[in-house]
Amino acid sequence: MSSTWTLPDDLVKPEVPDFFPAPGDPLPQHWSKCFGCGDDQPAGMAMSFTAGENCSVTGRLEVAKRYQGGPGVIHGGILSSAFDEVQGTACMILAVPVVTAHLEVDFARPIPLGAVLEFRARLEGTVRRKVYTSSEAYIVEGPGADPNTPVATSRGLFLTVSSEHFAPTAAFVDGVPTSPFETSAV
Ligand SMILES: CCCCC/C=C\C/C=C\C/C=C\C/C=C\CCCC(=O)SCCNC(=O)CCNC(=O)[C@H](O)C(C)(C)COP(=O)(O)OP(=O)(O)OC[C@H]1O[C@@H](n2cnc3c(N)ncnc32)[C@H](O)[C@@H]1OP(=O)(O)O
Repeated sequence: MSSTWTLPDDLVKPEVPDFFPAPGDPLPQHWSKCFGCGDDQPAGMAMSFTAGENCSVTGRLEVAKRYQGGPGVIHGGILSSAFDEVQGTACMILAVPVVTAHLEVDFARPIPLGAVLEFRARLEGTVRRKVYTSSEAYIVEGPGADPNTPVATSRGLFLTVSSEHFAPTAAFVDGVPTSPFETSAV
């Protein structure tokens, strides 16, 4: 992997709040129309997530034929979206809205259509409003399955925002936004 990403020295690891699901339990989608996780988004990726230990989450994506980029392989933008989604979901532990400020991806191996990807992601820590995350993707079922060799990795910087952040785009919302854990304003 070729990233030059470095974590700051003054990272703060958040406490896991009481409302957060126990390790092994499913995490809720953050909003039903989300392209990444929503169950009311037919064009979306319908990712699912499980809580882990120490601010980690696991995500699952089935690589459908419609996600094709190069012949027979996943589109890099779809893979990047999946990383964005799982690393954003790791930020749920903060119980405030976040948006992606920076996302980088290293594509290590071709990922065939029909593969099932497992994303092992974590919230590394926070500095003020900045939330540092990282993730690795593994093929765990289907063609190329090898649960020990990462096929791609990602690092992401998210920023916590207030609910007012979404006010300018409220008129374009397609549906009624839900609140995961009833803790978030969006
Ligand atoms: C799709 C929305 C999802 C919302 C979900 C909300 C709630 C649900 C609860 C939890 C989440 C659960 C699941 C989420 C799952 C998936 C998430 C997908 C998220 C997305 O897909 S979301 C779409 C793409 N995303 C955007 O649409 C953002 C557009 N953008 C902006 O809205 C602004 O750009 C913003 C707000 C990012 C910053 O603006 P700002 O004015 O608030 O902050 P400011 O500039 O002052 O920076 C403060 C400190 O961050 C540093 N900093 C800033 N940007 C940086 C960068 N790029 N690189 C390195 N450092 C950076 C500065 O250097 C400074 O650092 P320092 O503190 O050290 O001074």
